Amino acid sequence: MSEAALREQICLLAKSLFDRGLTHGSTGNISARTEDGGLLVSPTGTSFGRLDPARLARFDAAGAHVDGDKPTKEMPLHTAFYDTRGTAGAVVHLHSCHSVALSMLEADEEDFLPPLTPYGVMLLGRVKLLPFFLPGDPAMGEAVRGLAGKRSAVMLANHGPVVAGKDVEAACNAVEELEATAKLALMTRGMGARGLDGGQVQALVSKFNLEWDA
Ligand SMILES: O=C(CO)COP(=O)(O)O
Ligand SMILES: [Zn+2]
Repeated sequence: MSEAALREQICLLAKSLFDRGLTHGSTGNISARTEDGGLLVSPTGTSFGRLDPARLARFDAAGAHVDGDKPTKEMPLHTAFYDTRGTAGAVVHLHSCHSVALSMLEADEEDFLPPLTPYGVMLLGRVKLLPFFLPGDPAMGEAVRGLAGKRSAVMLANHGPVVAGKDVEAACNAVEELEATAKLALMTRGMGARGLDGGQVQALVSKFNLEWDA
């Protein structure tokens, strides 16, 4: 994809997320790999509803900020995914309401989301719950590096999800799936809901050749 098309796609999908309330105000950030090995990144303090393709921060393949506005304060978080997951072509972070609510309740840190639906399993794998950090704290990037590329999705407690995908569309689909699964988990909490059992999860992993951090 040309850089011009990628710029348009980042802004279009970010606006779609914003318009559906998946992140609000000036929260969230998004980045994508360019064909030359660089990155395009949403500027700090901007709204997903109004990103300007011409003003995205651009980094070269060596990681130097070459033009565009000042990038998100969560750069260490984004670069941690690119550096540890060779397949990552895009990273999206949101402040999506249901996943943030769920992160405030008792949870299994290794499996923030229970396996409830096939697409939850297929698009996210196992989601790691990370502790609370101050926004912009580079320690978040270190926490992601500590996962050694084994997880494509993490949840920052009391803050929001961060998801890497092979491209912008895949990363957006996955973060939407994370929020939808968190919503289902909240809706059915304490109701004795039937999730997928171990056999059903294993069947999905083999049928779709899923990356699964067992
Ligand atoms: O979500 C955010 C911080 O976690 C938004 O920060 P930026 O505006 O710097 O991208
Ligand atoms: Zn945030």
